[in-house]
Amino acid sequence: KVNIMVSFLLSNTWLLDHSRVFFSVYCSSWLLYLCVSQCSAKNLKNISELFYYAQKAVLHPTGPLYCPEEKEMKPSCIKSLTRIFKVSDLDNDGILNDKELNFFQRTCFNMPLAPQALEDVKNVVRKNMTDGVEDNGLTLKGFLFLHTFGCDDDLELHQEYLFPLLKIPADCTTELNHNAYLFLQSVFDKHDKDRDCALSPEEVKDLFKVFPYMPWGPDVNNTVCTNDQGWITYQGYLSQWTLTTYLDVQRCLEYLGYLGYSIICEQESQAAAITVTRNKRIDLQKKQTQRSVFRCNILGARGSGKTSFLQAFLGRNLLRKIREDHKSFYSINTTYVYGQEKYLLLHEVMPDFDFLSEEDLACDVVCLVYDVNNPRSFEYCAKVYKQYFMDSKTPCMMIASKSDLHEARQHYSLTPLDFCRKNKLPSLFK
Ligand SMILES: Nc1nc2c(ncn2[C@@H]2O[C@H](COP(=O)(O)OP(=O)(O)OP(=O)(O)O)[C@@H](O)[C@H]2O)c(=O)[nH]1
Repeated sequence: KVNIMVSFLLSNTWLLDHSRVFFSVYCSSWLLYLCVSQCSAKNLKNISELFYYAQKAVLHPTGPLYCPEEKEMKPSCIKSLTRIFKVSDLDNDGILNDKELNFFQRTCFNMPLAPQALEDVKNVVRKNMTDGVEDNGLTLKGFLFLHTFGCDDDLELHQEYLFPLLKIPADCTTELNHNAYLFLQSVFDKHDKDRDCALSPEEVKDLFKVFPYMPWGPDVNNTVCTNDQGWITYQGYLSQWTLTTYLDVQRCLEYLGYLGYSIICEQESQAAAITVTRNKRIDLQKKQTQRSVFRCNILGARGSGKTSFLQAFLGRNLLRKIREDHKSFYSINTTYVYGQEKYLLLHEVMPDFDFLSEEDLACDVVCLVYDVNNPRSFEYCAKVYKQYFMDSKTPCMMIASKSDLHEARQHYSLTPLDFCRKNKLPSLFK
């Protein structure tokens, strides 16, 4: 009905002025409004604009982003934008230079900005704040002043984005491919600020700032190689990623999502980072494999030396004590097979004989560890072998640990050596 109102107002200029005042007072006391527009169905005044604003209000609500009472962005919005800023800041210097800003622009809006447009954007920020532009690039403050990326209305990353569909058939394993390792290498370089090829606790914290939670606990330092200070080395860092990909590929996809893998590497999804290996049975038939990660489960009676064995694989001796709550049941490191680098993952299985799960038994090779100094320890290995592995195709080897100590006679009908001979196991490893 605005056509009636307009003609009425036009005949009374005083009222016209005051109606504007009334409108603005009315609107500012009602905070949910997004915009105010006059329209008329009779005169077709502002009809398309009305539909445009209505659609915009539904599809791109500002509610999750902006608090109109405080006239500032909501904390969740700031957190998301900070994450985006850190992912886009490829050299991690705290400033988005023209290249990084253009990358962000291309990723979000599918087109780069012309050099002049880049300058204009920075000038807008310069005009509005003093510390929004530094070294001719956007600071986080300047970036926050500007905008938003890949979030739903709750400002959480989409589940479809974090967990893209990836089918893993039975008897197949998951590994990172070459491009994913290159990406992870660049993430490492970005955060290894002092270039010592290891991540200090601060550097680890900085690396995971784009995550909603800290994904690595203190056990990781006992899972992979560290330097003299106990900091995770480059090798250790890649090993930990390899382990996560092998044991829990969904987690790996999620983590890569937080790091912005698919965006930075311009891939359809994080699934592009994963190689699903050929069925293990086919590998065994053909006696060939393309795999680069192999799993070895370590079984043995309590106190037989399993943890020490896992730690020795990371180059550590018994002097290094591990806090019980920092203990890891995995260790992973690289090893060479016919001149090719492979990852070997060792998994310590809990010695409760009656509770061996399928996961405890499924692996590429089994190590049965007994303590030469403990006369009761071989019996456990013999029992486990006979019950679970005698008829399986999984290769087994017997390890005599603590060979620096006196060798006690084992309480078992056969000596360990005779047991190996009888069952055609490789000769004892000491
Ligand atoms: N002398 C000697 N002691 C060892 C050796 N390996 C392990 N030990 C000691 O044996 C004890 C048990 O070793 P762990 O590695 O904890 O054995 P474990 O099988 O993991 O023990 P649980 O986790 O309790 O089943 C520790 O006190 C180690 O220091 C070795 O090669 N020589």
